[in-house]
Amino acid sequence: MATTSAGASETPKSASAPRSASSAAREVVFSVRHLWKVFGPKADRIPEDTSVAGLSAQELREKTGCTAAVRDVSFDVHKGEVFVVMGLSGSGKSTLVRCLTRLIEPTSGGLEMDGEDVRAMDRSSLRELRRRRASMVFQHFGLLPHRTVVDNVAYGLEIQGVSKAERRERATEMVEKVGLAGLEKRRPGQLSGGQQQRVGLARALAVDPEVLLFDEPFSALDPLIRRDMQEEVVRLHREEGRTMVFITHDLAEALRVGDRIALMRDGEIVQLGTPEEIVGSPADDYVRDFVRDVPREQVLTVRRAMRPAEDGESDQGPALTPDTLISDAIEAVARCGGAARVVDEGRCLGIVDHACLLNVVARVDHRPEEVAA
Ligand SMILES: Nc1ncnc2c1ncn2[C@@H]1O[C@H](COP(=O)(O)OP(=O)(O)OP(=O)(O)O)[C@@H](O)[C@H]1O
Repeated sequence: MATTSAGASETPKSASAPRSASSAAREVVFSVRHLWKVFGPKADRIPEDTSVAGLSAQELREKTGCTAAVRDVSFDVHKGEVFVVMGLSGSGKSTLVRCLTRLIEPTSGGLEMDGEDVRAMDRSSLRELRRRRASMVFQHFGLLPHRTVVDNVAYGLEIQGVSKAERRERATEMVEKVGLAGLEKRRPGQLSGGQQQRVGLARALAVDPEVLLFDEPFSALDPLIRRDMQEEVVRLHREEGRTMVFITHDLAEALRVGDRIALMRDGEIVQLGTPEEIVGSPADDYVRDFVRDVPREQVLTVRRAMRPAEDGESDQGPALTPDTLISDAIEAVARCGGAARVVDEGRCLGIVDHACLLNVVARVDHRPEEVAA
């Protein structure tokens, strides 16, 4: 199980399993322990200096002239999950994700990829890591303007020394995969912003990396195209199960694409959990405020709403799986006019009726453990 930084809270795992990373497949890709990145004079002294540990970002800046962009952060990224790093501007998202491949050099802490010590890697291993194992998709796509779509996609393979025929074949396949078939011969200037972002995505996918790192990839896109691209990421993820680390400052985007979300504030992770955990059990007032406007019925599941079955209820009414969204359960209950059962592998876990579904929407929470038995 992932850990969080000191003082951060990880909500209990009772609400729901991450959408795609099954509990059986908990292989760790990135393991981050007590990671710090401090900018400023004598930065390396800051992590060990206990006199600054409790200071706020502003106090630290005033006292030392340093900014702790990442502050004692610990977590694991599991194989096959979409791990979202979310937070307001300046909270440390980009610095943290750049530290993963040492595009930014961490100040202190432990960092492993597939059990290998990333901080101990020499230049050539690092180059290999960035080219083949963890590809970054940036907000500014960095496409080469004079090259065609297919040649842009093939670029990463060219750097790797893949033969021309093979890179054409793989690039064409990726162009199709991201929905750009027919546009292979265009140049980036002849594409819309969304299409250009798809080229960037295809280019990152072409090298078949173990992990895709997205740095606010869609923030320059208009809302409809942005939504399209989010769906594209979710689709690609479902089809391929590729591990993704996705930075965003947009909560709706984080909830849409994330299996787990690390919510950052002033360089620290204040909460790490599934969308349901973050929305349903905010760790503190900051997180509560952050998620206040989220339509709960579209994120929370019947696990959070159900009550124990009373006599005769456990074999009547429509059956819902435990990860059914409250919004879908409302429809099911409205249609049948009575209560619905929450059933997992033939066992009735509890009952949802009008009252308990309304309680969740109206934020009158009762604790899921009340029905755990
Ligand atoms: N090279 C640098 N030198 C000094 N301070 C820096 C440097 N890079 C980042 N910072 C500071 O570190 C903090 C975290 O920055 P970072 O870019 O990681 O935040 P972010 O959450 O990605 O923000 P945004 O959403 O605006 O991109 C900020 O206070 C920023 O000013």
